[in-house]
Amino acid sequence: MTLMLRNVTKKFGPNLAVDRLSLEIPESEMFGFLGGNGAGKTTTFRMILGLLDRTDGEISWNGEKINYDKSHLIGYLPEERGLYPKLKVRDQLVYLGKLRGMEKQDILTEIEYWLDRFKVPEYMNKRVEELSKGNQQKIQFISAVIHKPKLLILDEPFSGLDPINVEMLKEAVVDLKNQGTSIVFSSHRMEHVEELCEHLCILHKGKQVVQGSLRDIKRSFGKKNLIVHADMPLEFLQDITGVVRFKKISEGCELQIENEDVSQKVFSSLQNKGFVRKFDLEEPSLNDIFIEKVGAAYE
Ligand SMILES: Nc1ncnc2c1ncn2[C@@H]1O[C@H](COP(=O)(O)OP(=O)(O)OP(=O)(O)O)[C@@H](O)[C@H]1O
Repeated sequence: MTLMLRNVTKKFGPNLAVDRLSLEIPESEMFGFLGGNGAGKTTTFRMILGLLDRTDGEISWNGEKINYDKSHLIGYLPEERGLYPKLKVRDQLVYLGKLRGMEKQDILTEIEYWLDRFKVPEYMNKRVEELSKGNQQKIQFISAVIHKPKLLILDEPFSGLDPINVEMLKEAVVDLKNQGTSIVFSSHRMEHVEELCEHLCILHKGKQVVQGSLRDIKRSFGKKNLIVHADMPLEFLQDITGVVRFKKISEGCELQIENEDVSQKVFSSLQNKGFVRKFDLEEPSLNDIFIEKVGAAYE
C-alpha cells in the first residue's frame, strides 16, 4: 500500500507550480510535507486527490493508478475549511459519510466515537456556525477520517488550534498511523513535523530541495548546534573559526558550528575563563535546515 509520485509536474500557464516531484510513502507512514507559501504543497495534494490534472508524471497507489470512484480510499482535510454552516454536525457528517458509501448506522457509531474522543459529545446537534473555528476544524477532521481511509492527506491540520487541541489531534493522527493509515501532512510548523514524521520533503518553488528520513537529513546537514551556559561574557566565541552563527541567550549563548570538531576548540577556549554550567552539542533543528535550504525570506 504505497503512494508513489514519479516526476509529477504541474504548470499553470508559464508558472511551474510543481517541478518533477518524486516521492514514495509506504503504509503506516507519517510523511511531512514542508515548504514556504506558494511552494506547491496544496497543488501536489490536489493532484494526488484527482482534483487537478497533472501536466506530467505518474501517481500510483499500490502500483496502480488511483481509482477515484473508490472514494473511500482517501481522506482529505483541505486548507480552506468547508463545512455547511447551517447544518447540524450530525446531519453534516451523515451526509458526508453517505457520500463515502457508508451505512447510516456505521456513520453514527463513528460520529459518537470521534465526538467523545474529542471531548465534545454535546456538539452532535449543534449547527456548525455555532462552533468556534477550532472546534469546526475538529468536525472537519472527523469528516476526513469517518470512512477509515487508507490514505489521509492533511493540509495544515494544526493551524488555528489551541495547544490542548493540537495534542488531541496529534494523538488521533498517531493512532490512525499505527492502525495502518498512510498520512501525508503539510505544515509550516517545523516542530510538528519533527515530532511526528520519520520522513519528509521540503519543497521550494515547486522543487524538492530536501527529501529523506529526518535522521539522515539531520546527520547529512553537517552543522551542529552548541549550547553554552556560563558565568562570563561569551561574545569572543564568535571569532573562533568554524563558528558560523552566534546567538546570545539569557543563560549564555547558542552557536551553530560547521562540524563536531569545532566544539573541541570552543571547549578549550572556555578553559580557565569562568564557570561553565552547560555545554551541549545538539543535532540541528529542522528549522535550521529549512532556513538554510529555503532561505531566510520564509521566516
Ligand atoms: N488555480 C491556480 N491557478 C494558477 N496558479 C495557481 C493555482 N493554484 C496554485 N497556483 C500557483 O501555484 C503555486 C503553488 O501554490 P500552492 O497553493 O500549491 O502552494 P502551497 O505550498 O500550498 O502554499 P501555502 O503554504 O501558501 O498554502 C503558487 O505560485 C500559486 O500561485
